[in-house]
Amino acid sequence: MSCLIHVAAAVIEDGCGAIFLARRPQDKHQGGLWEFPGGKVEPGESAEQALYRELHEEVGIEVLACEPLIQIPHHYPDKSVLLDVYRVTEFSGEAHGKEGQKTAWVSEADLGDYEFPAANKPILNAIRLPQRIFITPQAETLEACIENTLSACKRAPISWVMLRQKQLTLDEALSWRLALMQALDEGVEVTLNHPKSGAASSHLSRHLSSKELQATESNPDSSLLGASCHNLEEIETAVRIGCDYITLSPILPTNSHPGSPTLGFDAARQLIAQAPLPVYLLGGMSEEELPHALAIGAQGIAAISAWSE
Ligand SMILES: Nc1nc2c([nH]c(=O)n2[C@@H]2O[C@H](COP(=O)(O)OP(=O)(O)OP(=O)(O)O)[C@@H](O)[C@H]2O)c(=O)[nH]1
Ligand SMILES: [Mg+2]
Repeated sequence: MSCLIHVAAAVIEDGCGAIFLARRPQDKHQGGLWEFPGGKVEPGESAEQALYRELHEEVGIEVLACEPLIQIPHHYPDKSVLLDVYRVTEFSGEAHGKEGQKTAWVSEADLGDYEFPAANKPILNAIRLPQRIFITPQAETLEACIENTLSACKRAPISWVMLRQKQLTLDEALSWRLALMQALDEGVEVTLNHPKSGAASSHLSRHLSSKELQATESNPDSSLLGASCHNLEEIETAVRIGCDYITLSPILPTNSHPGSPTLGFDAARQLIAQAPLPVYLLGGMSEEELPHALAIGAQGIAAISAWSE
């Protein structure tokens, strides 16, 4: 296999919800498609140095603050790239197409209207997905489930809830999901984790167990799809069927599975480096572990008890 071409690319934010895009010249690789500005890392340069240089050369800005967003290894038929993507949160100068390329400031919600190279799908997911997933602990009643969720949302800025109540039938789970959505603030996403979720409406955001993942051929629709993964083979399956994100577990020991083998942060870091999609660490995660998770390239953390009393 050819070696990976290391590329630094920037999600440049204006601080008001818009992102700067440039159009790749027709005669270049993936020409005519929209891109996050950037370019190849040169010998002797760090990815961050390349980012600063490329943004100066291509769009005329000086980066003042940036943070890593996601790394994506991607194999095109004609070349393999490792996209090292940063969020640029502060810069000086006015972003423009310094090399004559077409450019646009696009609101996050409108990014879906633009055509990007195939490698960019995970960047779009990394931009839109939050850092925390609250997984509902098993509850006796709907009221208890709502109470648990509201209480977690008070402890941290949670905008994504995974409804996981395996004791329920699919119909019950669907009605709990609706009730939960009504009880939560507008804009909080509720994803269904249920063994029969495949039979539900195709517009539902769903999360597959690793067993369901093995039995799924492809992502049949455009709604958000995730899966629980524990090793590289499962990650590769999740990528093949078109998952938008995964959870990776177990990272640390938990009360529910004391003494079970765990991945630890080092193995997690290595798996994340090979995963071209946002990864949430799961198992023993708490708010204190979030910076550590971000530092090894994860999108964030998923947890049942991190935000409980
Ligand atoms: N900059 C950038 N490159 C991307 C994106 N997505 C993606 O697949 N790529 C690929 O990553 C590689 C980046 O190369 P580039 O053409 O920007 O490199 P460069 O600025 O150094 O240009 P040059 O080769 O003309 O010197 C290309 O193969 C491009 O197709 C993206 O969003 N931004
Ligand atoms: Mg470039």
